[in-house]
This record gives sequence, C-alpha cells and structure tokens, in this order.
Amino acid sequence: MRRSHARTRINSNMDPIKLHTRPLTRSTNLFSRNPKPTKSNPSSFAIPIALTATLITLISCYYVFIHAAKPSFPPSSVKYGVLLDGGSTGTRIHVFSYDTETNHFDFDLGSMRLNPGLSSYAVNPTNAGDSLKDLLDFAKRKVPPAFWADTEIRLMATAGLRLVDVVVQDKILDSCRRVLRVSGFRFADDWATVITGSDEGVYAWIVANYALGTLGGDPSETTGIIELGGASVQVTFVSDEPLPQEFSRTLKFGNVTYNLYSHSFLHFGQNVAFETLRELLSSGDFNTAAESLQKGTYIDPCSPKGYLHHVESSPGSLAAKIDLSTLQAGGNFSECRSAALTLLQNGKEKCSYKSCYLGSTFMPKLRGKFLATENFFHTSKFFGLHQRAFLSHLLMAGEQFCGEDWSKLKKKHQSLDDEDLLRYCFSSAYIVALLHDSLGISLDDERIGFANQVENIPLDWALGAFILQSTAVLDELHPSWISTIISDDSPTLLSLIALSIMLMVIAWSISKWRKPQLKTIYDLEKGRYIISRVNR
Ligand SMILES: Nc1nc2c(ncn2[C@@H]2O[C@H](COP(=O)(O)OP(=O)(O)OP(=O)(O)O)[C@@H](O)[C@H]2O)c(=O)[nH]1
Ligand SMILES: [Ca+2]
Repeated sequence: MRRSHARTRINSNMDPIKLHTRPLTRSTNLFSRNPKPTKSNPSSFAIPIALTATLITLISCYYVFIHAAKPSFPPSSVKYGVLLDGGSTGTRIHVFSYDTETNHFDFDLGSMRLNPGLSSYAVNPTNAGDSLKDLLDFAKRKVPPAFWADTEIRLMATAGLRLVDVVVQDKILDSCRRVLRVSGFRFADDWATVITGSDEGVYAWIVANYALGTLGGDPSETTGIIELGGASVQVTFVSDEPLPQEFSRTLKFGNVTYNLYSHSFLHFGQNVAFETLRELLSSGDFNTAAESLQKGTYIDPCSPKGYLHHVESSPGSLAAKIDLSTLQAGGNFSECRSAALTLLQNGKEKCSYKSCYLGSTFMPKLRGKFLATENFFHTSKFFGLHQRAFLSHLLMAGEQFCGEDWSKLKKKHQSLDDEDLLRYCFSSAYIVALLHDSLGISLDDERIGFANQVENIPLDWALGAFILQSTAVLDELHPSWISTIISDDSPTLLSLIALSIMLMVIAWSISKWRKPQLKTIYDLEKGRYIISRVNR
C-alpha cells in the first residue's frame, strides 16, 4: 500500500507494514474522521443493527399490543354526523365530521334553518316530518353519498316540543321518524327524541369550553353558559356547592371530572316570555298593568309609543292567537323591566331550596365567567355592544330604545320587519331583569360575555352533543392509549420498557464482544509501529 508523504521521516527502505495505515502524524490515534476503506469489521455494525432491531421491536410491539387491539376503523378515518335541532322557533340541520385518527372536528360543513319549529305542527302533527325534507336534501349535498349509510342522523327537539302535550309530541316525532327512516342516512327510532333541558345545557357547556380550550382542563378555569332561547333559558356551570340530584350532572373528559349545575327554565325563553307578558297585560290580569285612559285598555310598557297592537301570532308562536287590541303601547324601559321581573320571580315564594333565583327552581350562586348566548347575543349585537359589554350599557340602550317613538325607530331600522324590531324593548329589559335583578350579576360585571361563537366555532349545543357522542365513540374505538399506557395497571408500558432495556443490553454486549479495539501508533524513537489494545 502506498505510504503517504506524512511519514517522510520514516526510513523509506523499511518493510511495508501489512496493517492498514493512514496518514500519520506523531503518535496519533488511528481514528480518523475519514477512515480509509477497510475490510468490514462485523462487530463495528453491532450497535446500529441492535438499535434498528430495538426500533423495529418497539414499533411492532406498538402494533401488537396497542394498535391491533383496536377494532378496525371504517374505510377512512373520517366519519360524518348529521344533527337536527328541533327548536321552538325553527328546525335547523347541522352537518359535521370528525377524524377518528386525529380527533379533529370539522364544524363548518354547513347548517340550514327552516321556520317555524316542529311545535307549530301541534294542530297537524302527521305533517311535521315533511318539514324535514329540504333540510335532509341540504345534508345530502354536504355528505359524500358513499358515506350516507354510515352517517348517523339524530333529531333532538328542545323547549318548543317540551311545551306541547306528550301525546302530540309523540305524533310529531313519529311523523319525523317516518321521514328519517328513508332518508338514506343511518337512523334508529330512539334517535328522534325531545332532549331534557339539562342535557341541552350540558351540550352547550361542552361546546363553549371546547371552543375556549378549557375542556379537559381545571374545572375552576371553565366557563359557564347562560342561553336565552325562544322558549327556555339554560344555565350550566361548574359549582362547588352540594347540588340536589335533579340539578347535578357529572362529566368526565380524560382524567378530569366536572361537577355541573345544569337546568333549563321552561317558559323563560324570550319569545314565550314576551307572549306571556303581553297576554297577561291584555287580559288585565297583570297586577302592574296600568289602565290607559281608555277604559278596558291597558298600557304595554314593552312596546314603543305609537306601535299599534293587533291580533298576534308570530310564526311558530306557541300561544294560540291572542287579541292584543286591548293594549296601548306605552314604551317605558323601567316599567317593562319590572313587569319582566314579575314574570321571572313568579312562584319564588314556593322555593324549597337553599337558593332560587328564577321562580321556585334551585340554583347555586353563580361562580366564574359566563358566556351569554342566543338572544343575549342577538340583542347586544343589535345595540352595537361589544362582547364584554357591561349590563349598564344595555340598560342605557334599552331605556333609549323603549322611550323612542315607534315611527322614528321604523325609519332608523328599515331593514327589520315590525316583529323583529319590536322585540328589542322587551329583550333589553328582560335581559337586565334576568341577569341583574334575578341572577345578581352586577351592572358593571365583566364576567359576562355576549357571544354566539368563539373564533370560528358556533356555540350551538348541537355541536356539544356531537363532540360528546364522537369522543365517547373515540374512547370506545380508540382508547387514549397514552393514558392507558401511563396508567399503573397497564402491562404494555412495562413490557415495552423491559423489552427496550433488554435490547439495549443485547446491543451493548454485542458491541463488547467485538474484536478488541486495537490502536496502532508509530514510535519514532524505536522506528516502528506498536499495536496495543484500547481499554474502555
Ligand atoms: N334579534 C334576533 N333574534 C334572533 C335572530 N335569529 C334568531 N333569533 C332569536 O334567537 C333565539 C334563537 O335561539 P334558539 O335557541 O335558536 O331558539 P330556539 O331553539 O328556536 O328556541 P328553544 O327551543 O327555546 O331553544 C330565538 O328567540 C329567535 O327568535 C336574529 O337574527 N336576531
Ligand atoms: Ca335552541
């Protein structure tokens, strides 16, 4: 082998060394970063082989112990879900999807709303199902046909149907089931139901905290919800007070348990409350109803002066047609507010619990932050209030609106029809009477946020129901194997650790068995090479 010039001090007539040598400087080690090609030394590959073996073993262990244990997923990890929200003022359909591998939800596949709600079919319940057809066509445009048969469709009706006689409820639901069975989606009869108000509140709480990123975290960091719907109000939040069983819900996400107060106050939704108030006023049954100068007519403080009442029945109205001709619009915010408070406190004297803030229904003291949704949001938006506005701002806006002449309001808000414009005097007064006078939220409290979505996630209880249903499915199909492994009773982790230690030891001992590590150095004095064993 040609010697390199580096050994110029070496006696050139020396026998060539048989060893594979490299450019040498004085007493240098043979280890150079650019080793000359040498005959392969099997033991020098032991470590990479052992490490690769370890890696292959670990990956195969994962598939043997964990992945294979999971039942097989549908052809693709994406699953669709369709949910019909049967509300008192309208029925809306939501299409969602979730990826069972990434746990990613897709909420904005679309939703469509049709008025009036299912409760408006109380007089002809067998036609209720037909009201779903356009909604189903919408959903079929959103879900790929190949997925229809595997896509569950559920109808969850709320306060509107809760207010309807049970026999009529069943007829309306049966009419809907008849249509859903042949929808092409996957359906079972008990997937069309009237859900409890408590469930409705829990679903709303789930989607709010999912959107806020607090679901799965510290219970004291979660946000409560107050939802002002058309026929009911839902209040759901984490409470540290002892809760009577009928108001208590326990939710477990991951390793965190949430003790929730959840209740739906039927009849307290904005539309029903407004109808009830005006009915009472028009019949003179309302003790605060001030008689107008004209005998037999009563002042309605919740309608701006100049508004003419007539026989009313808003689409989807729950009340039968009511004759409001005995009412005279006398727009006055504070009188409207006290009339609303009388409604909200109705029955409080019968409270048999530690604390009742609305009627005679138990409610623990509100704690933490809240999101106020649906009508809270619509009303604050109309008055141009920002999300964290104080109730005092709403109070002032309501006072101005109620006191304004109806003709001026019509001119100012030409895009709104009478029915929609009229409601803002009542809704502003009702909200102050509800949140401040009844629930005790101070007029300058920042705990309340008026919102109908958080970032791009709409605060629809239907999404919360879907999240709960999907994660429950995921837990079944796809146990959070991380927590399973970490939990102290899992053999998987121990076997993986033991196995990897064993393999590391094998790798290490293979490397020890290698041919002794030799080191060749050139001794200038003796003028020859010396080979010695490397000690490790
Ligand atoms: N001001 C205003 N109110 C709206 C608007 N859209 C819907 N609403 C009202 O907001 C409320 C909607 O809340 P929802 O929960 O959808 O009502 P719902 O589901 O029909 O009624 P519930 O069965 O009680 O839940 C209803 O009182 C509607 O009348 C809007 O654009 N502006
Ligand atoms: Ca609703």
